[in-house]
Amino acid sequence: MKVLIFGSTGQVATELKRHSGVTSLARKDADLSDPAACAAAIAAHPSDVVINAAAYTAVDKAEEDEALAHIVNADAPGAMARVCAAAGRPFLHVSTDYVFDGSGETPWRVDDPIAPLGAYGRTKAAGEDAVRAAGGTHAILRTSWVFSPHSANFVKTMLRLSETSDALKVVRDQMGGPTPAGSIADALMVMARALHDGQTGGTYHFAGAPVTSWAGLARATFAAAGRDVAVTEIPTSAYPTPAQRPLNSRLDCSTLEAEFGITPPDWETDLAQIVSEILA
Ligand SMILES: NC(=O)C1=CN([C@@H]2O[C@H](COP(=O)(O)OP(=O)(O)OC[C@H]3O[C@@H](n4cnc5c(N)ncnc54)[C@H](OP(=O)(O)O)[C@@H]3O)[C@@H](O)[C@H]2O)C=CC1
Ligand SMILES: Cc1cn([C@H]2C[C@H](O)[C@@H](COP(=O)(O)OP(=O)(O)O[C@H]3O[C@@H](C)C(=O)[C@@H](O)[C@H]3O)O2)c(=O)[nH]c1=O
Ligand SMILES: [Mg+2]
Repeated sequence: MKVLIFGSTGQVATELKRHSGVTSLARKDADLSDPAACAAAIAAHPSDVVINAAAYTAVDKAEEDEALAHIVNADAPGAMARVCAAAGRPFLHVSTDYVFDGSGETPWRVDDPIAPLGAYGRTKAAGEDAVRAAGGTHAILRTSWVFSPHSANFVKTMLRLSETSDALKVVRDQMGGPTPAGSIADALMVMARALHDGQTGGTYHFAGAPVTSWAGLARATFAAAGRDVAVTEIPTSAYPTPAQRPLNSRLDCSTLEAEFGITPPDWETDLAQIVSEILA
């Protein structure tokens, strides 16, 4: 199975590149701010399956840059999905917990109504719609709180801040599942194979367990790093950001398990290895 992926430097793309049969397109090969170039790149690179692992992921910056974020996160995936639909190639796309409004405490099910709170979430929601509207075989995998040794993520931010501070304030009331990028790549490859073999796709959730808060993830990170950092747990109201984030990011991952046999990864297992790679 030949797999073409958009993204090369990102967290998920870096992990996808470890799998055999994967060809990656970096920004210089296909810039998502040019959707037609992305469509052309699919035509120019024969493959069995296409996975989009590139996105505009700067959540706060997107608030003042929504036009570009929309092209990258919605128009480009839409163009990719239409080429794939016409060519009969399955298309897999990654989306986010930030499409939900974060109300309640119940894990979000795949068919629950979405209502993004910020620009990033709005553009990702529009991307989901564009992929579905293309009408081809597809899978949309919503995940959350991705971490890995590569690119930018909260675990790396915490380790960087702890170089210069031994006391940090971190929000306690946003709840979700931290997800290792390597587990997402593994899930996508299983799904790609299944869709290639004729299985029906749709929209799915995939997040690490157990649920925690950002403060909980910060504490676990410092424990794994052996760093003595005092984490003060604060409410979201005490940490104002340009983009509002959902309080409830819990994702119900049951349909992914039922249809593909893929179970939520235990993020605590991978954290120690990832932290030591970051520190090395
Ligand atoms: N990070 C997270 O916590 C979460 C991510 N997701 C989703 O998972 C997917 C993968 O995210 P993740 O691996 O964390 O991404 P990263 O933030 O690690 O990397 C983003 C990737 O997208 C590429 N990219 C951004 N803009 C463009 C562009 N205009 N043209 C070409 N490439 C571009 C970047 O390339 P370059 O290096 O050139 O900038 C980089 O490879 C995305 O769809 C994201 O929305 C979902 C939930 C949580
Ligand atoms: C750095 C820092 C952040 N925070 C808060 C801010 C915010 O509410 C929360 C998370 O911070 P970040 O900005 O690192 O995380 P953020 O960029 O919002 O992470 C999101 O990225 C996108 C791409 C996704 O799709 C989401 O699933 C999610 O992973 O932690 C603190 O409380 N203390 C701190 O010292
Ligand atoms: Mg961020």
